Amino acid sequence: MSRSEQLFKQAQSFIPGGVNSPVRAFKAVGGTPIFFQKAQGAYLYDVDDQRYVDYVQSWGPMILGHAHPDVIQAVVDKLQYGLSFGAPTEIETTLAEQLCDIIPGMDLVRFVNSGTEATMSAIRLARGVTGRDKIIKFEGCYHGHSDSLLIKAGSGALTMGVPSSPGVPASLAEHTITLTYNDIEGLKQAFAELGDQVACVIVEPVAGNMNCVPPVPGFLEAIRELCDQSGSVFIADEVMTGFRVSLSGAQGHYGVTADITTLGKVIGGGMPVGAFGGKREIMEQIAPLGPIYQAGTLSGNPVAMAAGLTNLGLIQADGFYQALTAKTQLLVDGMKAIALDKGIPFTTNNVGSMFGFFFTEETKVTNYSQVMACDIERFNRFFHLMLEQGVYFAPASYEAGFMSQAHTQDDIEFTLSACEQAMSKL
Ligand SMILES: N[C@H](C=O)CCC(=O)O
Repeated sequence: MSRSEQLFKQAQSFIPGGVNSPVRAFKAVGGTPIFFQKAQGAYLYDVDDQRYVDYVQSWGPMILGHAHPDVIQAVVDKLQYGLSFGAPTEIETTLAEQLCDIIPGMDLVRFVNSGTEATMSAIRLARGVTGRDKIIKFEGCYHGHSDSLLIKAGSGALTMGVPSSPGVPASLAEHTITLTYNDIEGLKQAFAELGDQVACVIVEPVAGNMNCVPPVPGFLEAIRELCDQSGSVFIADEVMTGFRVSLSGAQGHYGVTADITTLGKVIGGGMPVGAFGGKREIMEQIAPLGPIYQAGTLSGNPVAMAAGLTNLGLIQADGFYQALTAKTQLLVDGMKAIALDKGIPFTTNNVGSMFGFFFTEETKVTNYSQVMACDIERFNRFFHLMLEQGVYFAPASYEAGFMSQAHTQDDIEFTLSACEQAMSKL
């Protein structure tokens, strides 16, 4: 029995399913989750000291790679002054100012501790300012596990078979309208029927929780226009895409600005940080300025802010995004060429440093049904063949992959040579 197998067995005695987030359990791909003991740059090391080239990057945050020395130093420096005060600190304002400078349409921002909290709070705010209850989301998009949003959701919710989880009151679920991602006509129709009841539309501007599905031209623009016409709030959930697809996120990349943006992952540099922010007149409705309540004991934690601020400083270096995007392109082009050579139906999507690969006959994957129609059994075999060779992709066919600054040309070549072996066996 491997050390990971032993640890997984022990974990299951005390933690439901042995994991603290379902997608870690390898339920989608089968087998035992790997237990890791350390991470450095592009690599994870398991408890048996096996090295893996990591394309999960803690599900996105580690854009510089693991344990970047400057980020670690910033955390160590800050730690000495205490861990949490539950009171304002200067560094919160410094990070908030940076976010307001970088993110389109962000006049004011509030910090929370996770992406789930950010989207949950954004929904409350949208409902509060509009006085409406209905929200529109898209099938396969995942916005964390709060009640209103765990309906036909992507990510781990797909594996668990809980498109609408038990525990979500039907009376609440009925306010969530779920539409097809990238279906502009469906969106127009929903607004024509219910527009004056819609508090908000929430969207992953690149759907990273159903692998990596970019918006078709006109989709984000249609959301913007319909929200404007009906007085609904447009929420861009950039927890995953923020600072990933470009410095100014998907909104900067596609030139569409939402009313509220939610952030997480990269802004914490590996520490638990989320944020939601947007137009001044909306954000001023939050307590203590306005009547809409939102709070958090550890929100704006100084140690987490220090990690986030350092991360954000480093990713603003000249050429940072060009290099990341070029490496991502190299990887997906290489994988596609190998699949073509082996006669395996396969396609890829990528935006900035996010990517997805699909075992499918389709040439382009643009929605949830196409993602779910992919050859999942083939993906699972590929996943394990790559893992055996020291390459760690997300343990589910519907999760995006991530490139980091730390990945080298050698790492990509190593990955492609493992891919060649794996695809030969497929
Ligand atoms: N896709 C999820 C987050 O973006 C994966 C992380 C998790 O659920 O633990």
